[in-house]
Amino acid sequence: MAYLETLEKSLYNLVTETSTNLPKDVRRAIKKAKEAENAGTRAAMSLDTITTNIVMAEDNVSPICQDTGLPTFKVYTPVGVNQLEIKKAIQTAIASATADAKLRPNSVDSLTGKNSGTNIGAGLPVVKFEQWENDYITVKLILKGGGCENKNIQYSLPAELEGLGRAGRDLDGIRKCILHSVWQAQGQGCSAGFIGVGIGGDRSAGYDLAKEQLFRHVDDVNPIEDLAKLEEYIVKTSNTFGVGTMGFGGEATLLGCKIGVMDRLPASFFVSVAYNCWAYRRMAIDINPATGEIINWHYQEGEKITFKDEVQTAATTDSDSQVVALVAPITEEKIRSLKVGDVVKITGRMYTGRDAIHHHLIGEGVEAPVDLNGQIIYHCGPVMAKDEADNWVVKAAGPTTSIREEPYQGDIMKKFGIRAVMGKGGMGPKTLKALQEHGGVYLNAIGGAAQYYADCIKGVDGVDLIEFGIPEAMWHLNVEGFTAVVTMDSHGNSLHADVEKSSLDKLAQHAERVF
Ligand SMILES: O=C(O)C[C@H](O)C(=O)O
Ligand code: SF4
Repeated sequence: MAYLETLEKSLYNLVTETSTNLPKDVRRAIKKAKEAENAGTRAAMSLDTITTNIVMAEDNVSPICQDTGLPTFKVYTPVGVNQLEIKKAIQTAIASATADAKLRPNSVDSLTGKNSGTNIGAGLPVVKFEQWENDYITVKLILKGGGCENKNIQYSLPAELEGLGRAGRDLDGIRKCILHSVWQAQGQGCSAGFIGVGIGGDRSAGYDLAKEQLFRHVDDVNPIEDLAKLEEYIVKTSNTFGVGTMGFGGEATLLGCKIGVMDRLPASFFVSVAYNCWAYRRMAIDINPATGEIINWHYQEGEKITFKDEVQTAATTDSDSQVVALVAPITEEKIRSLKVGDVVKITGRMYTGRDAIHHHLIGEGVEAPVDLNGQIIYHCGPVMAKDEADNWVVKAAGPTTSIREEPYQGDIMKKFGIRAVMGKGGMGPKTLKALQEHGGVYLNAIGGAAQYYADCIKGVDGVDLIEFGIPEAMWHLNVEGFTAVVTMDSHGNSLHADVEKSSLDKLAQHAERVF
């Protein structure tokens, strides 16, 4: 095979592997989190779902999470290698992997909202080059999803931080910023997560440095002693916050912390934090520059946890919680009988609806394309493909972060009579009030468990507003045994508000100087 063709194939394999098979070091970190969790808790159940999902993604060679992120490549080339050719090969590989449903079409025109359908668009995929003295090419790829990207945060020191007070321009101020960054993410970035931190630089170089840290191995040790100590301290301390998997409470909140440092301007002191969900998809390959072949895969050290022989903990809940079968249309009376902690198993119809749908439905005089009375809306942007008979099939379909719909959700539930909304990360006071007034619940599904949920979807009965693009369209799904937890009910209770408050109390215990 010619060089270019082989190169494209190698890059296609890199993309597929990154999207579908979680690296060994990440698997080990998840295994550790699982071991730390008490059997029977919501956190343990969530981790069971997550590990089942990891197995399914690898077996099906399908995306671990439906949000296959913003593909970001870092390429190192020997002097003399044609970088333009590599960039083109990356674009071809990305487009083919998208056509094969290994990636969700994620490239959206920021002004018109039009999805290119190929993951190729203005500035996308992101490809950064560097030259080096080695005689081979290295290509690193990270697929970082939008929900965790939204939880990135940048601090400008000195700063006043909720729970921790003043953070000054020193190592202890940096410590406070990083602890705060973990707390503010709550479950919305699909905790338990990993963070990359960049100290110094300007705003953009600081974030670049933070993201660069995400390519480090989970189990490496920082060569700078102060930072090695800080990394260890951050993981240990964050895991006392009780945010837990998906923000359900629990022992595992943070699985890894990697910190890099660069110089700064005298006037600027930035601490930039890149938050990555548990679905920490990054991989790298070395390529022979003469043939285009893969000569080495990175992140191969140590044991591979397959999660295949894991014993599932029974789906037990608190003693006063119930497991309830839900079939839409749902009555107000039924919805009001549900309370926080209950587990629901949905069978029958549900409709997807996320950012574009909510923005559309809130419009003056806009009618819903279907009767939503008593129905369930699922905040989800699936990966879809067509089978031989030209029917849509769901390839990956986990929940998206619900808080983005906070300005709309309550009004839309009331306007159309919706009884349940499902997503992840929880919603705010406006929605909670509407759930109380109108009679509704918020259901939390496990973020990133896209294969697990795709398996519960037995058919696609239709689609509306497909012009919004695949992730944003309203898909009519026929589901069976689709499981989620009631985390906000019609009686004014919100597990998310409770966990945010209790974790803030825990955070505040670390206001004293440590470094
Ligand atoms: O866009 C998505 O499907 C999910 C997103 O990554 C999120 O975490 O909200
Ligand atoms: S849904 Fe969760 S697991 Fe998937 S990309 Fe978003 S933050 Fe990550």
